[in-house]
Amino acid sequence: MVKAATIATEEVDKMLVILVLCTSFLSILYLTAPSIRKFFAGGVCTTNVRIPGKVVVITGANTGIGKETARELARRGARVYIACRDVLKGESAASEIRADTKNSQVLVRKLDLSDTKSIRAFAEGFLAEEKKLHILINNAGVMMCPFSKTTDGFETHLGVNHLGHFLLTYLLLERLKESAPARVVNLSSVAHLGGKIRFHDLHGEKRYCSGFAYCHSKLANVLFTRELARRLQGTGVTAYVVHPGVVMSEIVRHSFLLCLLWRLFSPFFKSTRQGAQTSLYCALEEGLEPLSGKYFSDCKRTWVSPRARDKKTAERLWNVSCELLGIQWE
Ligand SMILES: NC(=O)C1=CN([C@@H]2O[C@H](COP(=O)(O)OP(=O)(O)OC[C@H]3O[C@@H](n4cnc5c(N)ncnc54)[C@H](OP(=O)(O)O)[C@@H]3O)[C@@H](O)[C@H]2O)C=CC1
Ligand SMILES: CC1=C(/C=C/C(C)=C/C=C/C(C)=C/C=O)C(C)(C)CCC1
Repeated sequence: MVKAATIATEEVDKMLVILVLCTSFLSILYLTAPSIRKFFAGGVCTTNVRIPGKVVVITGANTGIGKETARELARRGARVYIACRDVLKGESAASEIRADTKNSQVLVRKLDLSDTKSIRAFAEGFLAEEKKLHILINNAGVMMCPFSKTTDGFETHLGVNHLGHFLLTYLLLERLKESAPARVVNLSSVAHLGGKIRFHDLHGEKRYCSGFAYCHSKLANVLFTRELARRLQGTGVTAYVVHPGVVMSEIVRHSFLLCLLWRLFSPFFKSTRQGAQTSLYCALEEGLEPLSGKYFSDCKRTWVSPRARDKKTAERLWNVSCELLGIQWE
């Protein structure tokens, strides 16, 4: 009896020790979170270059990484077009940026990447009002949406993240060429590592997993950038693809579990300002032209998955994208 009681007390003691250790570990972890975050914050775009007179288009810049990228480019004097699907949200971001940077040249235009008519209307309007385009940042993105299709019948991740930006770049390309030196910056993700271009089931009709659908679309962003850079050699237009880091933004909005995890681990993730640094680096850093087509993270060139280096897949994806969009882009 006494022996059983002693064993029970020892067990309780052990549990208490474990509890105290866990609590101390978590407290230390959260107390040191700012330093951990700083450590993982990665690169900073250090160039002081100012770009008055330059014209920039950023998709999905009403929030998140895009909004902070727009803010910094406006601070540096550019005329910035916030291309977004909700003009009210865009106006709210634009007035905040205008007040913050004292740059009145922050404009909002409607662009819904899930509808090719909207993309064409945006491009038509932009080309009519602007004679120059120096920087195009294909930033907008969706992650882990339940299975759905865009207005044109494309699986949503492929349609918005890849095909929408593919068409937009195609429609704006002449203006970029006329404004050379000019740059295209595409937002991808480390998630491209889990991606595969499933040509036999591009729209996820046979098998669909929201996480993998995101990965496939982010792989498409890397392949598109490489092929674009190859085709643009000698034009003065260069292209770069970016992993911004793991960033506290609204990207997880479609996944309840990720929303919870994001809240819990938010002290350790990059802020949207930190997340904008690599996009800014690729848009602004001088002398980056020889690295056209390459993948960047933390403001430096980074390793990409073997699938993202496959020239044949890049070329095939290019041709299939043209077919799906009904365009001829040689
Ligand atoms: N946050 C992260 O940890 C990471 C992000 N990335 C990439 O960074 C990019 C920016 O994401 P982030 O800022 O984090 O995410 P947010 O969700 O905060 O911002 C995404 C932006 O894309 C816009 N968007 C979504 N669908 C469409 C559409 N159909 N047409 C036009 N705009 C659209 C959103 O508009 P609205 O507000 O109206 O929905 C919003 O402005 C994405 O490409 C993402 O894949 C990559 C790796 C990690
Ligand atoms: C460390 C850690 C996490 C890491 C998440 C990561 C690394 C997410 C990456 C997301 C990307 C790259 C999104 C956009 O492209 C969780 C699961 C939140 C919770 C447990 C601790």
